[in-house]
Amino acid sequence: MDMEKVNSMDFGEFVDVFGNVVERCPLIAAAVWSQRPFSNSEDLEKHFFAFIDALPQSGQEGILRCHPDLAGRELQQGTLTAESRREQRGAGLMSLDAAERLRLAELNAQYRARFGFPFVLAARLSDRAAVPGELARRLQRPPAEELCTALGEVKKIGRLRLADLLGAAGLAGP
Ligand SMILES: NC(=O)NC1=NC(=O)NC1=O
Repeated sequence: MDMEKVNSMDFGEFVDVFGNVVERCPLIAAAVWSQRPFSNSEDLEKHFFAFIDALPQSGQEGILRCHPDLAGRELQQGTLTAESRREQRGAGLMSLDAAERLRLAELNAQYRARFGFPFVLAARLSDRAAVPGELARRLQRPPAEELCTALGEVKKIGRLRLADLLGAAGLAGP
């Protein structure tokens, strides 16, 4: 992994490239930049995750609240970030019928009412058939456990986005 280029980025470049590794949380990339140089992609990823883990619960819940619902209003309105649009489209969430969309909207509303943050799932590791069942299952979980599970999904999304960025931007080594 050609981390030399990553380690040579100034603050602005780094946040431009990595600012949406965690959905709509460029602050995390801004903080991680100061941890350079990174020895490899795993080291870079570790610093993103360590920042999330070190946050107080209010901050961790804040990260979750920055995520657009799956197949929600933002998808309908076309205001998703490029990454999120790709992920949701890849999971087939752009081709739901009205009944599927309504079902997800109801489950998302129940989930948000119970936990105070949106249901977050790494859409690239799931698909339209699995999402409602997974949402219904996690809806029953204890709040403390569900916070950990949701943050785990944020990390899965971040890991996949980092892999895209390091691979696509010609930063991938042999
Ligand atoms: N609420 C969510 O889970 N949102 C998302 N998951 C993804 O993988 N991309 C999203 O936008």
